Amino acid sequence: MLLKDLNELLNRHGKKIEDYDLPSLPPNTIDRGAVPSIIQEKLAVNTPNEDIESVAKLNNDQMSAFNTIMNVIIQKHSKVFFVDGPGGIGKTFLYRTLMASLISRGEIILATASSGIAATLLPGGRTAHSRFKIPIDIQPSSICGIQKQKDLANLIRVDAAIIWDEAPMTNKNCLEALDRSLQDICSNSAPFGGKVLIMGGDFRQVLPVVRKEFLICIGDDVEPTKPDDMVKLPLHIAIPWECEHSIQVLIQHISPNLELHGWDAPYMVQRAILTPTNDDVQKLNDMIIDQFPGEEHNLLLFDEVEGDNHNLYQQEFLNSIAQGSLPPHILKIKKDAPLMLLRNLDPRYGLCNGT
Ligand SMILES: Nc1ncnc2c1ncn2[C@@H]1O[C@H](COP(=O)(O)OP(=O)(O)OP(=O)(O)O)[C@@H](O)[C@H]1O
Repeated sequence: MLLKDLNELLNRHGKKIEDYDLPSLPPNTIDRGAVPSIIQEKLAVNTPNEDIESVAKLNNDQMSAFNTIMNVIIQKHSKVFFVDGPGGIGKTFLYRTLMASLISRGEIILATASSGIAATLLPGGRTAHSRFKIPIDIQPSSICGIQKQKDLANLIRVDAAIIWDEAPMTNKNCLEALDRSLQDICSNSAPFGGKVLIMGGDFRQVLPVVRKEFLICIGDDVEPTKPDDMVKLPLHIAIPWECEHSIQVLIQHISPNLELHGWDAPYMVQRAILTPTNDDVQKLNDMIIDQFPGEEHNLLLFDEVEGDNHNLYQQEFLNSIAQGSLPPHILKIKKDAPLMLLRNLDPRYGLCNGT
């Protein structure tokens, strides 16, 4: 039973129990003639009724894109599309409608996005990195870690189309790695192995930290700037730095009466403080979690240096390293306090990097 559960968990990540040094599954639990679970999983993607009905709601631009893409897929042609448009124009709405129409025809669509958050907006969505096993340390000549004979390659061969949202956010080497890999898997030298690829995103999108007009003014050199090229923020979007206490003023401004809102999800999801350095993140997290109501639990990280037989790296030193890709030595959490995942733990259940 445990092995079966473990196998299912590994299957979700495109792996099998046979890939590891583990006892084999009892013969009666393996159906060798069965459709691979990775394909079964895709065939079982649920499409919400509202997506099936949204064809009737598409506006003119969406309808034109929908018809063009559907025609290519139905006629089994190959093409690469780019759905361009500013944030909120309805790109995700279009992908979901396309997916619903194709899934209801029994087709398989691989829905991916550059970020975990965007991937969770598409039924069965995964990050492109996780779906196509794109190397993290990407190089100009990299290829994806998909083996031609494995189930994932079969899934790619049988799918009707691939969606990649937020494509402009990704390094071009990732797209080129996918291009090379699809050509190899599909034994077809057309772009992306002759698959229908629907990329989308917005090259103009900037983080909604300041109003766009302000950024445009900076670009046009209209706003007053300091001589050393520093941008001067207008007072109405800044909290002046006076002393360390200004950090408390900032926290109080962003999350007023935090101690009264620990249970209040709508209050929590509307607030965030962005900061460029990990040290500041750590400092702010400590201050905010102290104010958060409830009992504090400390989760400790244990570090060791491989091959350090002479104990050259003392535990106190390792604990003091706050490297960006590692959690802090002490992670303070409280019940109901928001946590953000930094790894894709289980994308099928929405547990993605950034959620
Ligand atoms: N034709 C439509 N009819 C009704 N609602 C729509 C339509 N198109 C888009 N919407 C709604 O508009 C909102 C924004 O659309 P959507 O999320 O698809 O935009 P987007 O272009 O993907 O934005 P972003 O780039 O920020 O992800 C959503 O709530 C969506 O349901």
